[in-house]
Formats: sequence, C-alpha cells, structure tokens
Amino acid sequence: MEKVILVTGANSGIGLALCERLLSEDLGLQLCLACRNMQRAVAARSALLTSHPDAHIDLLHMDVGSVRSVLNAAQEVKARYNRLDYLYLNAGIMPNPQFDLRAFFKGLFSSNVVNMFATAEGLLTQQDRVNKDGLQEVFATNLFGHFLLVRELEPVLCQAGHTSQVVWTSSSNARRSAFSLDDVQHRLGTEPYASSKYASDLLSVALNRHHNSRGMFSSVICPGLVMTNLTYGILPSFFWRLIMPVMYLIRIFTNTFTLTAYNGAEALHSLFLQNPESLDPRAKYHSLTSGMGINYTKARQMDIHDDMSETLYEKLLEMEKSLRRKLKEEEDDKQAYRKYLLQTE
Ligand SMILES: NC(=O)C1=CN([C@@H]2O[C@H](COP(=O)(O)OP(=O)(O)OC[C@H]3O[C@@H](n4cnc5c(N)ncnc54)[C@H](OP(=O)(O)O)[C@@H]3O)[C@@H](O)[C@H]2O)C=CC1
Ligand SMILES: CC(C)=CCC[C@@H](C)[C@H]1CC[C@H]2C3=C(CC[C@]12C)[C@@]1(C)CCC(=O)[C@@H](C)[C@@H]1CC3
Repeated sequence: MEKVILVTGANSGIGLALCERLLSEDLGLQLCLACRNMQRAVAARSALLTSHPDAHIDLLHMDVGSVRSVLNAAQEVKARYNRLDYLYLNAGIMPNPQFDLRAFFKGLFSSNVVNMFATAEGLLTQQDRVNKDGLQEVFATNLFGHFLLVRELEPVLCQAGHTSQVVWTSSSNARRSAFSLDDVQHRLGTEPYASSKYASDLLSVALNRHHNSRGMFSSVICPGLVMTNLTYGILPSFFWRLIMPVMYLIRIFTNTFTLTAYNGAEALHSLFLQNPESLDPRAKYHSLTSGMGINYTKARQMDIHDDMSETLYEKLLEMEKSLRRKLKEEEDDKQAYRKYLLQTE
C-alpha cells in the first residue's frame, strides 16, 4: 500500500526540498502539499512533476494560521485518505525580524561565537500581531494551527496495527528562557519565534506521552541555517549575496550552516527512513553539513521538563475548546440571521 504523507508549508524552502527528496527515495508515495498560497502550490507541484513525472501529488488548501481553514482542510484530508503515515508540520513564519548588530559584533569576539551562529541567541527579535482568531500570529502559525491539525487528524493517524509519524520543523533558536507558561502565545515578549519553537519541542514530548500507545509518534528537527524566504527576510538581499562566500567559510567552523534547502531537509528525510518507535522522543534531530559539504543528522537532547510540557498540552486543549465554542456560536448566529432573512422576505 502506498504511504500517505502530508507536508505543511510545502510550496517553498525546506518543505519543497523535503518533497523532492522523498520522491527521489520512493515514487510510490502519495504526497499531499498543504499550502496557504495555491498559486505557489501549483508551481511547486509542477516543479516536482518535472523531475518525477509519475509521482502522485495532491494539493490541499490550508492556512495553518487560521482555525477555520485548518478545520476545513482536516475534514478534506479525512475524506480523501483513510490513513496518514507521515505528517510534516513544517510551515512557519518569522515576521518583521529585527537584527541586533551590536549584539552580533559583541558575540563575534566572545567565546560564545559558535553558539551565536548556531542559535542566533540574543541577535533577533520580531514584531508580532493579533490574527482574525484573536491569537498571536506567530503562535497561531508555528504552533497552534499544527496542534489543531494533529488533533483533527487523530482518526487517520491513530489506527490499530499501524504507526504514524508527526515531525515538527523546530529550530535551534528555540529557547526555554523565551517561553513562559503564563504567556504561551508570547503576547508580552519580543521573541515570539523562539517561544513558538520551544513550545513545539514541549508539545512533541507531550504528544508522545499521550499518543505512543495508539501508534502515533512525534519528533522535532532543526534544519540548521538555511537560505530560504524566511532567512532572506532578516537582512536585505544584497547583504546576503555579499556575505555568501563568508557563510561557506563559517561552515568550516560550524556544521549548522546547512545553507541549502536540500541540506536543511536532511533530518526530515532521515526520520522518514527510520522506524518511529526507535526514535528518542526527547531528542531534537539536527540537519548538519560539514565544511566539505557532507550532510548528516545528529540527535541532541532537548531542554524539556515533563511537567512543563504537560501543562502546555493542557493549556492548548483548553484553548482549542474555547475556540471551537466561539466558532460554533458564530455559526449559530449566522444560521439564525439567515433564518430571520428568509422569514422577513
Ligand atoms: N530557514 C532556516 O534557516 C530555518 C527554518 N526553520 C523552519 O523551517 C520551516 C520552513 O521554513 P523555510 O523553508 O525556511 O522558509 P520558507 O519561508 O521558504 O517556507 C515557509 C513555508 O511555510 C508556509 N507558510 C507560512 N505561513 C503559512 C500559513 N499561515 N499557512 C500555510 N503555510 C504557511 C509558506 O507558504 P507561503 O508561500 O504561503 O508563505 C512556506 O511554504 C519553518 O517552520 C521555519 O521556522 C527552522 C530553522 C531554520
Ligand atoms: C554570517 C554573517 C557574517 C552574518 C549573518 C549574521 C546573522 C544574520 C545570522 C547569524 C546566525 C543566523 C541564524 C538565523 C538567522 C540569520 C543569523 C541570525 C536563524 C535564526 C534563522 C532561523 C532559525 O530558525 C535558526 C535556526 C537560525 C539560527 C542562526
């Protein structure tokens, strides 16, 4: 039976490179590209079909940052496929990034320089905003929409006699100090990206605790520093072009500069090849590239406390419940209004 794989944020960058790599591995896969921008999704599908003309590729419209869109898309998935083998939760944003040049130069001449290049700790802040659902956009996109998707897809992910794998594209920018259980959406801070990625690490551990017994396994990966639309948004593009040779030089000292989307997708691809039951639920799988350009994946333990991951999980369930209630009320109001219009005609 062909494996069914759904990838969010599959129309560019690491998500698209993953699809390319999966098809090179096995043409008998059923790939579903879940994307917000359908024009780019169609282009991505055509590009994949050019290199793999016999591939089975479906498109699915899903704005992972919108509760309604995720619920509709999940319904569609359940109608199309009776089983899901892999769910890659890869879509992500880092809006309005601000780069701290002073911190960069200070870090450059400190003993922390390798860690700074690997994690960008202390270098980046972002300006977030509230979305239509009343949620912080970064939290909604990078974490909550994906959480809701996993919840909705439980019937196709958790099936008797079958294992499935959920894989989060996290980041080495994820940091416990950027996250607070009192402010899970990061309304009050300036590092929503680091907070959302740390939350995904916590959530993955909780998902394993609650779902392993039903055959669903969750893992997190970090693709390293990859030159994609997301990173090009951090500094002006002429700057990136200027420093590109320097980036390849830095790679000699830090294997986290994977740079290409193909290299960045290494850990995602490597998890596809492994038995989910053999993976370490508390490890983050890092895509790494040596100075010679050799790709490999390395597992590193995450800084996770079980009670913290459980509390986050419970908070997300609560949030889900209240959002569903709100949607139901809106739906009821609309119906009542339609009825009223019909009666007054
Ligand atoms: N590049 C890097 O160095 C690193 C990236 N990452 C993570 O990798 C993941 C992929 O990013 P990357 O490939 O780098 O960047 P890209 O910007 O190239 O890709 C991001 C993808 O996410 C999609 N996306 C964004 N918002 C939504 C949404 N609301 N609904 C559906 N899809 C959405 C984008 O689609 P659209 O065309 O609609 O915008 C796009 O396909 C992200 O989670 C990112 O945080 C982690 C560590 C390092
Ligand atoms: C290489 C030179 C001379 C300058 C570039 C400095 C920074 C722009 C660069 C250094 C570390 C990078 C980094 C990221 C973005 C760009 C840097 C800050 C990320 C935050 C991108 C997204 C992620 O999720 C992280 C894993 C990256 C960590 C490193």
